[in-house]
Amino acid sequence: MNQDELKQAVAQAALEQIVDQLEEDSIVGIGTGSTANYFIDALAAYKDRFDGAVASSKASAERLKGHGIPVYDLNVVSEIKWYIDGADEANEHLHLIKGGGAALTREKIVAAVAEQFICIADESKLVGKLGTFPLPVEVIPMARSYVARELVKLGGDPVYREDTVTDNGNIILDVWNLDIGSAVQLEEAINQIVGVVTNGLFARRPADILLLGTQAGVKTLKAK
Ligand SMILES: O=C(CO)[C@H](O)[C@H](O)COP(=O)(O)O
Repeated sequence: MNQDELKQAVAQAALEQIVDQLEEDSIVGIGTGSTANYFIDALAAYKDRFDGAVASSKASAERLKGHGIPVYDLNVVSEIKWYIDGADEANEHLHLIKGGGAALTREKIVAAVAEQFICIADESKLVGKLGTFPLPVEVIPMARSYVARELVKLGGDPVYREDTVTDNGNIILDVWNLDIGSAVQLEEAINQIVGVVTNGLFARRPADILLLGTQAGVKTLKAK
C-alpha cells in the first residue's frame, strides 16, 4: 500500500471505532489535513446518523459542508465525544507534533474539548523521538521577530513560513533542531513566550488512541 492508501485505511478504522456509538445528537470533532479528509469522506456515508461536526479549520468545514454535514461553532456545542485528526509526528507516549497544515491552534482547542482524541496516521509518522519534523508555532504577526529570538534561546532555529496566514489571521514559525526531551515542559515553555498563540506540541493533551496504518494492517496504540 502507498501512503495515501495507508491514510485511507486508518480513516476507515477510525470510522469503525465510532460508527456504532453515533447518536442523533452526536457532534464529531474533525481535524485538518489529508488523513482527516479521508475520514470526512468516509463519515459522510453516515451523515443521517448524527447531528453534525465541529471543524478545526475552514478547509475542513468546507469539506464537511460539501458532503451535507452540518458544521457547528464550538461555542454552541457543550460536548464532543471524539476528535479525529492526523499528526506530523507521534511517539510511544502519543505525544504529537501537529500544525503542518497551520491549523494547530484550532486543533488543540477542539482536542481539549473532546472526550477522546483518536489520532490517525500512516506508519511514517511514528518516531522514536519527536523533533525531526519542525515544530510549528502560531504567532501574533507583530511579535514575529521577538518570538523568533526567544525560540533561538530555547535552542531552536525558527523559520518564517512565508505565504501562510492561519485561519486566526496569524503567522507560523517552523522551529527546526529543537531537542525535545520533556515534551510537556517544552510545550509549556514555548507557550509562555509573549506573542505565541500556541505551539504544535500535543503533550499536555496527547492523543488517547493512535491508529497507525502499516503494511501489516492498522495497529492500535495506547500511550505508554
Ligand atoms: O496538524 C495537521 C494540520 O495542521 C495535520 O494533522 C498534519 O499536518 C498531518 O497531515 P496529513 O494527514 O496530511 O499527513
